[in-house]
Amino acid sequence: MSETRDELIEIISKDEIDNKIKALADQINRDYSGQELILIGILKGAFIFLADLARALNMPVKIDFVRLSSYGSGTDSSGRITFSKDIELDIGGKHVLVVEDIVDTGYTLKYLKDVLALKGPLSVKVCCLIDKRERRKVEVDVDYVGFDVPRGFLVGYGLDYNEQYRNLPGIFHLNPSYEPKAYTPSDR
Ligand SMILES: O=P(O)(O)OC[C@H]1O[C@H](OP(=O)(O)OP(=O)(O)O)[C@H](O)[C@@H]1O
Ligand SMILES: Nc1nc2[nH]cnc2c(=O)[nH]1
Repeated sequence: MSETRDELIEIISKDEIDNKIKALADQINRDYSGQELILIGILKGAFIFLADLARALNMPVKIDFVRLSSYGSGTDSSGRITFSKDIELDIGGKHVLVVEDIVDTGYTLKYLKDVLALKGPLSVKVCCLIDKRERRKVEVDVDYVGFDVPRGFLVGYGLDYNEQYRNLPGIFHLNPSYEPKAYTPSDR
């Protein structure tokens, strides 16, 4: 059922996400059967998706994170990636699966794939929950895709607007006419 907040329109429910994660995990379990896998989540947005996906996988898995950001406090990519945390595991000679909440322009993912390639992994594939393929600015392969969403700025299930809404269980369009209220002392 859609949440009724003026600024939010639910487009994908938690149930739909759960079912999609089962389907993605089935595919990944088949593809990596009998092999070890290192999952690399891109913070912050991917923290919830990675937690749910990891628990649906049945091969031996190790988990690490990078922290990349480019959206700051708005709804458009700055195009400048801030890389503030690298992985800590050695991925040399290992199969790696990058876990990303959303691929939009592709700048973030392309940047990470270039960084990881220098570390000598056996393979690098990508699983994203949401693909905004129509908005791509750079070519980048995504191997496992949950949902294709053509447009709109999305929040919930890890995705934020100005650090808000990451904890919503489903995925929502942020109403483009929504203007966040400026803080004034009388709001207290
Ligand atoms: O394909 P792109 O246009 O590069 O956009 C995708 C990235 O944007 C968001 O991260 P953001 O920079 O907002 O940081 P966050 O994960 O901390 O929210 C999202 O989590 C992806 O990592
Ligand atoms: N929260 C959020 N971050 C993004 N990064 C790239 N696209 C999006 C989006 O639609 N929502």
